[in-house]
Amino acid sequence: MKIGPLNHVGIAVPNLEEAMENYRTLYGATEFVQPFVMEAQGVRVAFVNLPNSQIELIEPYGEKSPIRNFLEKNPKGGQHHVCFEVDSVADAINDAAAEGASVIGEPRIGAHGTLMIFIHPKHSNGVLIELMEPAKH
Ligand SMILES: CC[C@@H](C(=O)O)C(=O)SCCNC(=O)CCNC(=O)[C@H](O)C(C)(C)COP(=O)(O)OP(=O)(O)OC[C@H]1O[C@@H](n2cnc3c(N)ncnc32)[C@H](O)[C@@H]1OP(=O)(O)O
Ligand SMILES: [Co+2]
Repeated sequence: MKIGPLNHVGIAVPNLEEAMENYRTLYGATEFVQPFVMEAQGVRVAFVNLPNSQIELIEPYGEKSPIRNFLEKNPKGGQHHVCFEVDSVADAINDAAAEGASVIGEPRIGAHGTLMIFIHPKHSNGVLIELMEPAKH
């Protein structure tokens, strides 16, 4: 596998609006993608747009949200995952398997409308890795 650009850093937060306000007032962020629900992913999402990347703010949505345990352990929120672009998620899954790394579940359509998959943090020094195909402009 060969990872490409860093697409986003995922931050789990208890409240999206408060987190966005923090990025606006403390860090001077001016460009945001307003909150929207991704029911199949069990999250509400907003983005802080940066010149070279994005901060993905995620809030639990629904009882089975995959970030609910994380937020119970980190009630004020915390860095949750990093996402790199790959040319092909299908190829990345095969390449990861060849290296003995399992992916979590099946590929899904992510917040950018393209395929993505997660690799468990146990395979990457305790960091949850998301791999996504880049959005086509
Ligand atoms: C917005 C859509 C999409 C996009 O397009 O960008 C997204 O990013 S969605 C983001 C949310 N979705 C996901 O994270 C899906 C994949 N994640 C999962 O399936 C789960 O979060 C998990 C990684 C399998 C963990 O599940 P959980 O129920 O929390 O398991 P445990 O509580 O038992 O934890 C096991 C183990 O793993 C450690 N852990 C959990 N989460 C993280 C994390 N984000 N980063 C690092 N480590 C994590 C946890 O502390 C446990 O460790 P040990 O105690 O040492 O066993
Ligand atoms: Co993400």
